[in-house]
Amino acid sequence: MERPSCIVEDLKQFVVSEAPQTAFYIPDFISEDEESFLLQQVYKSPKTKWTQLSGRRLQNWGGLPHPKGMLAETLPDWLQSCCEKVSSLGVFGGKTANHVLVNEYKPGEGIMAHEDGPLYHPTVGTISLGSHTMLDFYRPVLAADGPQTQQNRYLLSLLLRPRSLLVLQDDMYRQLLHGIQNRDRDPLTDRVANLSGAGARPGETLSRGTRVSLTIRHVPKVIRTRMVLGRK
Ligand SMILES: O=C(O)CCC(=O)C(=O)O
Ligand SMILES: [Fe+2]
Repeated sequence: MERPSCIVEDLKQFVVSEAPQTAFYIPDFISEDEESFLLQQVYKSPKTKWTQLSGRRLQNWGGLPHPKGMLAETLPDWLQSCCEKVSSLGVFGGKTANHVLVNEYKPGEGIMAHEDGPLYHPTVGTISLGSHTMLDFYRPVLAADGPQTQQNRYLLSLLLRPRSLLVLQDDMYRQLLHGIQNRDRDPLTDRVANLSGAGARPGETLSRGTRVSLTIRHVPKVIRTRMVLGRK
């Protein structure tokens, strides 16, 4: 296997230079065949894997992250390969991702602005399947700045095309919040920082279809030993 540091060198060409540090946007990270395979696997999963939330539904794989440690569950092969493919870029500090959230958004659905928080190694890899979306970034609420609207705090957006990989680290992970508006059409404004990288033009408007995202992360604190049943 190549050394991660070499691969990170290759990643540099994918930096979104118009955004704060650091966003890598890699178009066509997976092929169309891989995309349909992954979508098949997502929809083949047991119904009980889905959790319905307001505005989206999700599958949690790998265990539930917890401050005391995640009781790790073995990932199915199709997600393990995704984790290995993203991790081989060296973005998890040489570790292999062990946690995946699958989110499904119908047109008009989204996710409230949030931070991914301290339970993960501060890197997230997102593979988009089925449709594009627009991921919006916001400055955190600072009490010293007085009352602020979400609109005031809006900084920039990234266009995520199907089959692309987005990697967020550093300030993009630790400082900014991210979210997806409940919209079914996305006008491409000059606030979209990766327009050229995503092969789009300002002024265009894209209609959303159903998008499935794989959010790939590494949870460092894992409880490996299984509890021994019958023993206190
Ligand atoms: O669907 C996405 O790309 C965003 C998902 C997300 O922010 C998360 O799972 O924390
Ligand atoms: Fe998130």
